[in-house]
Amino acid sequence: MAGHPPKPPEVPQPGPDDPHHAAFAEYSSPPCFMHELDPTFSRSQADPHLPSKAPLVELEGSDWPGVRRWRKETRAALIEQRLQISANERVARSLRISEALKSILSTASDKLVGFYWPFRGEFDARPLLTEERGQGMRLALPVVVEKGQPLQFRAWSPGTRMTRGVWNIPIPADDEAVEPDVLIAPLVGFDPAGYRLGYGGGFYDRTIASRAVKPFVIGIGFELARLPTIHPQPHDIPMDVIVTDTDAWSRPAARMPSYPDLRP
Ligand SMILES: Nc1nc2c(c(=O)[nH]1)N(C=O)[C@@H](CNc1ccc(C(=O)N[C@@H](CCC(=O)O)C(=O)O)cc1)CN2
Ligand SMILES: Nc1ncnc2c1ncn2[C@@H]1O[C@H](COP(=O)(O)OP(=O)(O)OP(=O)(O)O)[C@@H](O)[C@H]1O
Repeated sequence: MAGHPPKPPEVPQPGPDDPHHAAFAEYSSPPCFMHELDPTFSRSQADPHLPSKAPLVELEGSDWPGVRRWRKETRAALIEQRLQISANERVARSLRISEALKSILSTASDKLVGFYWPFRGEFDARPLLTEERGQGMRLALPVVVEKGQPLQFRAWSPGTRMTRGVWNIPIPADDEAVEPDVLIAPLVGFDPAGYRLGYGGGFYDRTIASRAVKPFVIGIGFELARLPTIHPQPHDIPMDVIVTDTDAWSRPAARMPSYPDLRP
């Protein structure tokens, strides 16, 4: 991308030194979470370990300038809280997310799955997805090609040569684009209707909107990212599934492409 020349890559790869990876290895057969998918998202818990996150303001959904300001403050507060999670808590919460995600991905082993290289305290899906790759799943990482445009996805495997993209995030160096069937989207925030708050670039919404066949979208985050509403706007597209460390929710009509409905 213009203004972001590739820097020499010194890219960490997931491996046995990763504490999350080591801990995850203990869970060879995680329990199935699908029976817990809750279309009403009834459990609305505040995180007991952290102070209240979002500025409390009354907002009309149609007040876009107001919503935008609120989103900016809320993003900053939620990212800060996410970064404050202790190392032990992070491992414990990440294991719970991994178990649920593994269960949801159990019918996706023949799919091309777009995920992300974690930064700013995002949940790290690399250990699980690297393991799933061994079962046939193909993986891809997002690249910001240009502001205001959809993300591009590029195939990734543990040996892929990497460079750096916006915010110094590692990206595959080979610029051939692929189109994932399933997208795993990191949540800065989310709400009970399945709407996602991201970093404010609108990249995931644009990416989903631009695709002729809509990918199956799984939002992933810690429970502390839960908000009563993100004040959804016409451009916001709800996730199909949301997974946190204590809950899993699916949009009533959501189904993994070409598979029967997984809900009970
Ligand atoms: N780990 C990870 N990788 C990812 C994403 C992600 O959410 N997580 N992305 C998901 O999209 C893309 C990067 N998203 C980006 C979103 C915004 C800006 C950006 O330049 N933001 C402006 C402020 C935006 C605004 O508030 O208007 C800035 O920081 O100056 C850069 C990258 C691709 N890679
Ligand atoms: N499909 C789209 N077409 C045009 N503009 C869009 C589209 N989707 C989002 N936008 C614009 O992108 C901007 C950022 O949107 P929003 O606050 O929803 O970002 P976000 O979901 O938090 O970011 P990201 O998806 O990058 O993590 C808004 O100005 C919005 O109007």
